[in-house]
Amino acid sequence: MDKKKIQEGVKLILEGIGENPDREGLLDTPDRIARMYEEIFGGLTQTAEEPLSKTFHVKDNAMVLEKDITFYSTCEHHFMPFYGKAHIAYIPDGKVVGLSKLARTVEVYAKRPQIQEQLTAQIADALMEYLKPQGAMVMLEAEHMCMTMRGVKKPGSKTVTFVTRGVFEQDERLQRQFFDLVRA
Ligand SMILES: Nc1nc2c(ncn2[C@@H]2O[C@H](COP(=O)(O)OP(=O)(O)OP(=O)(O)O)[C@@H](O)[C@H]2O)c(=O)[nH]1
Ligand SMILES: [Zn+2]
Repeated sequence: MDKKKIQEGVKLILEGIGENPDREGLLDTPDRIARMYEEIFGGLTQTAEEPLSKTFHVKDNAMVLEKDITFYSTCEHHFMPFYGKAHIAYIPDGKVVGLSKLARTVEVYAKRPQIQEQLTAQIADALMEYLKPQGAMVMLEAEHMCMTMRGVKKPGSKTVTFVTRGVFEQDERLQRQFFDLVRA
């Protein structure tokens, strides 16, 4: 990541809003934001291949569901946070991953400029590509600060997105099971 470019950009924004980038409180702000962007956009240089490649063999291909995974992402339209819970399920095909790796997968794709629909799909696609289960289903519930703090100002509104892959695509019973478990 080009930290110098970010610093220059932030300085320009400060000037643009009529602030004095040289006053004491703002002097280190361009550098702070550059360091923060390295963290919150760190997923741009990663994929979930590494967390999803350490697998364990299983005989029983029963559904695995990890729910209420807290995530924070950044809306690519306004560069404001959107955050909430991710729920991930998959039907193994002879192998599973450590549970933390599902949360790590969410982290990789949340740490990019995103829209919620794309984040949801990228998590499911990463599971299908790297873990190769029989199917996967991912649901995200999030609050978008671009809709609460500014614009239409609707605090409390939630955006729900979900995608199905593999055996989840056509199987309504499996989908219902997923929703029931998430709501339980
Ligand atoms: N589909 C989708 N839309 C999003 C997401 N995050 C923010 N948005 C929306 O992106 C849209 C951008 O709309 P624009 O009309 O280009 O921008 P704007 O004038 O700032 O829009 P307002 O928010 O309505 O004031 C808004 O409707 C946002 O609510 C997201 O994750 N998915
Ligand atoms: Zn937005």
